[in-house]
Amino acid sequence: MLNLQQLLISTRNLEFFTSSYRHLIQILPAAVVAPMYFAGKIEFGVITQSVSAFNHILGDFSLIVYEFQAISAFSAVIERLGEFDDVLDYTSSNDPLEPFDEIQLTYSNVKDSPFLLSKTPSGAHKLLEIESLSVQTPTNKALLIRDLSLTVCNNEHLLVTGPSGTGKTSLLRAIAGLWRAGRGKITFYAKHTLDVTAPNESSKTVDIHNDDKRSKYRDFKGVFFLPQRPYMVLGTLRQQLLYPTWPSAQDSAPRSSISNGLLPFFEDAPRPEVVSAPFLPPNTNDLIKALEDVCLGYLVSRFSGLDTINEWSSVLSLGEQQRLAFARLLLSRPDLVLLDESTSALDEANEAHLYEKVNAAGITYISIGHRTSLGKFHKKALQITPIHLESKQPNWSIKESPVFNS
Ligand SMILES: Nc1ncnc2c1ncn2[C@@H]1O[C@H](COP(=O)(O)OP(=O)(O)OP(=O)(O)O)[C@@H](O)[C@H]1O
Repeated sequence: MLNLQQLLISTRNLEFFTSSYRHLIQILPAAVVAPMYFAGKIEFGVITQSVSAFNHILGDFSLIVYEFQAISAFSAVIERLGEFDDVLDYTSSNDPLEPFDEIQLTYSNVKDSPFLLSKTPSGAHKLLEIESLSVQTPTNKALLIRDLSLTVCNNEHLLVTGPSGTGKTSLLRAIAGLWRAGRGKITFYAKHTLDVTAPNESSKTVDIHNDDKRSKYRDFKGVFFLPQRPYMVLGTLRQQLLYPTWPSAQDSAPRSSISNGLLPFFEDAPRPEVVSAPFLPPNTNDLIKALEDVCLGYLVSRFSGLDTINEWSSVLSLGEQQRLAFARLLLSRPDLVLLDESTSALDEANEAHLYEKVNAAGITYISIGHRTSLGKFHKKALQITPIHLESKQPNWSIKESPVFNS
């Protein structure tokens, strides 16, 4: 802002200077040229040319003076913007997490580290560990969750509760690697392989810090994110079911018998690799079974099979879209799923049915939901309360939830 004031003062000085110069330049032709004319040294035409030249110069130098009002208005706008910027700077410098850090996301492959598989007395193994995690919004860096530490073991389903706007969805976004504003560490212990290491990197623990690795983490099949309104891809019902795990496997039905080398009569045979390694595209029977598991078997006859193209977000109700998303989940079989009000459009019976299916599939879930009926499907509940910036206390608590009895 100092520079702006200096500019203003300089402009005022310039106005004074230009005004004086204009008077001088008007007098100059008469003072210099007139005696020469009377002495017969120059002709009258030269006087006219001189006056014209002086006026031209005068016009150029007067531009700043004529535009002075516009420059003043411009400077006032800049000044107001500067004050606004100062206020923003002041707000963020009051932030308790200054200087800004990043949430550290770490992937640890337990496949070759058996000691990690028997960490707890119950024999369960760690799936997710959150250490001193503080979550901020990405734009204005408002603090939402302070110093959260917790561990989630396999089948230790966690319910996240709290008033609207406290940061439940933001927490899931941070776990999914979508948000990085804040500080702390999130470690995911996975059995599935994740190729984020360079060929010459031998470490089994990978800090997913750069964007490339981060996007691979997001694509990683070990963690699945189900939002309240699932994304419906343009295409066939088959493509809906294969998304996002096998995004280009449109060909799974015909391919299952031909392009992968299997003869047609092998098509119906169980394929153990689909259960143990869900990275191969499921066949038509797998897809129909998944639809039946989520009570959407009727879609196959309604839409004449799996291969007609529709605007699925228009022809399916939100509840049906949510069930379709669960069918994707059951086909994909990740280690961990983040359910962000993923059953909000369903009746309680359908909701219970889906949770039973996911639990039976051995998928651990962390869910957000407002219905009290959800409690019985989870073993722990994480309660988030509104943050008070003046208090340094954590704004969360964990309690045991009624054990899910499947
Ligand atoms: N992209 C964003 N940029 C800035 N602020 C955001 C962003 N997304 C959400 N917020 C703010 O962060 C706060 C927490 O939002 P979040 O969606 O995590 O709350 P929630 O607890 O899940 O709420 P609800 O129960 O209503 O879904 C809200 O005040 C919201 O306005």
